[in-house]
Amino acid sequence: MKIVDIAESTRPIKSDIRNAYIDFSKMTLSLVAVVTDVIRDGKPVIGYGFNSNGRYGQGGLIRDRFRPRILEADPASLLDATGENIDAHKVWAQMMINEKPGGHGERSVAVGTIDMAVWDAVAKIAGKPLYQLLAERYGTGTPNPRVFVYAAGGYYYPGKGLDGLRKEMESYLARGYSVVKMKIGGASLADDCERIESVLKILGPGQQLAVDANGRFDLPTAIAYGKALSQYPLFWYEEAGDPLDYELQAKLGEVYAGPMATGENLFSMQDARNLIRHGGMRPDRDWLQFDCALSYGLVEYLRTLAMLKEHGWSASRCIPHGGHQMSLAIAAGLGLGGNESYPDLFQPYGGFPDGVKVDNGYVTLPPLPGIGFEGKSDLIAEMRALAS
Ligand SMILES: O=C([O-])CC(=O)C(=O)O
Ligand SMILES: [Mg+2]
Repeated sequence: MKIVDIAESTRPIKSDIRNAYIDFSKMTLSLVAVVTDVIRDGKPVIGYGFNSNGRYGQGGLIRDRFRPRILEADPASLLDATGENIDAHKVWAQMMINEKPGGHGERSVAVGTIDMAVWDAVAKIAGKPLYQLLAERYGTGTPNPRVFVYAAGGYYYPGKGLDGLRKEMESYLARGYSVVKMKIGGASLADDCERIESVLKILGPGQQLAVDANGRFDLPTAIAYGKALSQYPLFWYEEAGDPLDYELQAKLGEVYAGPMATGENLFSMQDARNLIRHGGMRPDRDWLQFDCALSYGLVEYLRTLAMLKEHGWSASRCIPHGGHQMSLAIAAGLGLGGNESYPDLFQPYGGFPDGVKVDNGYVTLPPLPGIGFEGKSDLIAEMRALAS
């Protein structure tokens, strides 16, 4: 049994949206296929993966370093103890040969993308949903396929006024979401407060709004926003300052009593640990958004979950960034607090298998082998085209 090829293609996911820090006019991602010689139902097992929005495609790194390292390895050295499946941890270690520690940069995105495809293949070879495999290997043994999801959007967009913002949020609520998220920090504080209030007005009982500043603020601005936001019953105040400025996060937490969220731009267990050690995040109310598809994959995410446990944090405080099915599977398998979802953006990569509906803020994952990409017809069509 072996991995016979790894294909990569860099795909556009561009749009006219803008957050407080970047626009998405040239955004791309990497789609990968990990092809094995294992035959199931008469066909070779192929695992698929892609990286989340925000960090662009990683074709160069994948082709120059990570693909050749896997393909050059003795295939037997990448198998688990049974010899009947691939060991994702061994594949990960093979990718990271001759990589120095620290300075995590964006190689974590390339590795995370391949890692997603490896886990998809591992679960397909095992013939079970990834969430089931994860619950059995690393969790309680029993997955919970009902996962909380929230609707992320509320971007700045040319010509989009308060009416447009409200309509967007109404359409998410109409689709069954109970929590919606919008951008802040790309307008003045007064304008952002007006935008927030216009959305709060349409929320019913049990519905909440989260806001995301995408790391835009310095400490005085983060605190000025914090003081203004304190008057609203927000689900969370996300990424106020630079993702690596742990002191800013800690000082904000001293004056902002509501829930804070951050972590989508921390790409290693060590960076996540520094946030936990120095960022003043509060395990009783704050949220952690580490996204395995940007941060060395699930092999590293398992280390991050172990680190969190050591520091007294529950996995249920994690709601990853990225809106992909990989994090849905991890949430169902390992008891995360939920997952992000972009109902109208970054398609066909985000979202759920066809027919899965959001019900009062939750989705129930069908028992598809692997991550479940085969259940999403527009996505699997792109994936299959890459592998053939
Ligand atoms: O706008 C982005 O870069 C995406 C983002 O922060 C999120 O989904 O939380
Ligand atoms: Mg964010």
